[in-house]
Amino acid sequence: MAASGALPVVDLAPFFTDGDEGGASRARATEAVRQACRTHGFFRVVNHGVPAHLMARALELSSAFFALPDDDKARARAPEGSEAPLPAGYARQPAHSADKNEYLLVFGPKLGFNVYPAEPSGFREAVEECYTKLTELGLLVQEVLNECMDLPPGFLTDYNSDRSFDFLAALRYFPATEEEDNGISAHEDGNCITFVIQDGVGGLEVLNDDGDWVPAEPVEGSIIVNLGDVIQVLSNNKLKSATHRVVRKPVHRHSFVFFFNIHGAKWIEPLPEFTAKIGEAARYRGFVYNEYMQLRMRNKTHPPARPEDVVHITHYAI
Ligand SMILES: O=C(O)CCC(=O)C(=O)O
Ligand SMILES: [Fe+2]
Repeated sequence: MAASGALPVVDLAPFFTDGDEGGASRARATEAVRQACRTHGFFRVVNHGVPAHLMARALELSSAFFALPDDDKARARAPEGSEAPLPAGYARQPAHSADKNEYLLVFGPKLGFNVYPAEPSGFREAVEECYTKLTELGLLVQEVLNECMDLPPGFLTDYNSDRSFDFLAALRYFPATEEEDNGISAHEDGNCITFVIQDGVGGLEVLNDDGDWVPAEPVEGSIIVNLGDVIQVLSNNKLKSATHRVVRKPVHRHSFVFFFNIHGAKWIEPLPEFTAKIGEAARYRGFVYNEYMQLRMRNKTHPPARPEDVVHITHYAI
């Protein structure tokens, strides 16, 4: 495990080579992920299978899209009555939100939920190619996590076999002002595993155990990975869903955030491997994932006046 910026770096190359020779390097990479998940809950992956030129092109086209006049962007808003788990297409954080960004939400290309802008040309293709590659990466990292968690082979792949709740957000953060610079307030992700592709501006930060904010600096071609609440609950807090935020800079920042998720109907509770089998008490009561997703959505659409009323995974803590 090497360090670049402050985050652990995991080289996934061994997972793309066959044969016994890769075995030892695969074990080393798995160990690096295990360490990173127990401490930071955040790491950087390289040689991850998503081509650098594709990420760069998608970011460039995303920047061209968000630079369009508001009326043009508004044409990519979600249609009424869509069955999508969350509204697909273009949206901007409500004016009363502390988060200052706009975004385009994209679900699996084959699900038929997506709304794309007419311009710039090639945007849809680049986004969908990223989506496909990030899904493959999600499946790979999930297998590595399965190993890190000492679960029976293939457990997570079977448990989380439905890909219809995964989504990709193309985000643009507005430039900071003299008065304030919040892009996304401190939070934990609710899903399983998150992947962040970012431009060179910076601003994503992770809270470490000492209470310091550590920048997840942009390193070209790399992808930032963090775990979400579902993994924290399944592992009964052995793996961490890290607190992070985005601080705005003097210029626009663009990122793609892929939420490798779990189906809304799934029942989530600490697994026996982390409770009964090792004589530990469950730290969460079970819940249907969609209920948690809806509560989190409400945090955004109707931000509570008191910060302590924002729903976190602690809502289900025992
Ligand atoms: O834009 C980023 O770098 C991260 C955004 C984020 O944390 C989120 O959307 O949950
Ligand atoms: Fe996040």
